[in-house]
Amino acid sequence: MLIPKGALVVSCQARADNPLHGSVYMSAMARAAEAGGAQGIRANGVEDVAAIRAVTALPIIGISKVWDERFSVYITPGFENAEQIAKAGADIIGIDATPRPRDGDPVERLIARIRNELTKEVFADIATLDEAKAAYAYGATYVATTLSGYTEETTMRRGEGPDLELLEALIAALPVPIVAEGRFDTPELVAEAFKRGAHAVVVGTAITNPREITKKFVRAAQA
Ligand SMILES: CC(=O)N[C@H](C=O)[C@@H](O)[C@H](O)[C@H](O)COP(=O)(O)O
Repeated sequence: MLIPKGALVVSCQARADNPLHGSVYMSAMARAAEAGGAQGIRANGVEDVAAIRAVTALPIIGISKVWDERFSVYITPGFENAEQIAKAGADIIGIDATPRPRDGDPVERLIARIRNELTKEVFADIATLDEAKAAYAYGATYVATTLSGYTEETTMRRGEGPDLELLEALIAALPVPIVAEGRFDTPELVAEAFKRGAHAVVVGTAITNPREITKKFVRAAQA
């Protein structure tokens, strides 16, 4: 298992509409995260993963976000996406591990192929306890709360802060390392996740998205 217990993992992602979009910026973010003590990096796309691989030996959770109007699944939907990310240098492949339809193998086969054919660890993003149980049964290395609030069934959670209840339910139910991810946006919430038994915590926006961080401060300035 490449992500050590107690690790803070920093997600370094910026979409095309973000002024920090681009592998030069994301690899600098990863270096800054490492210098600050992060023990893992999460990154999206072949270019960013390759650029980050070139500057750090930390474990990289690589994902490939692909938007296809026919499907709701967009985080590493198919085996080819996983293979490209592995070749770019990811040690761990992050996937949408919900049972929702996707362009490619069903999730059970996707997990098996990443483990057997790519010999990589699988980081399973889920939104519910049932999805987590299935991902564990299919052989996921880690199970993470990433998608709580972002699937149809869980949209009511979105404005609510991180899903600590789901985190706790997963820790109680499954012997696999459980990772807290999604809206853990203060040091206090990170500490709370570890107190409840998280194996690791992934923080994105609150560390690596200055546009969103600025908005928070501006809202406070205008309140
Ligand atoms: C739902 C989805 O697509 N989540 C993405 C997964 O890679 C990212 O957009 C998030 O930034 C990441 O999960 C970290 O979460 P937060 O930025 O809240 O700390």
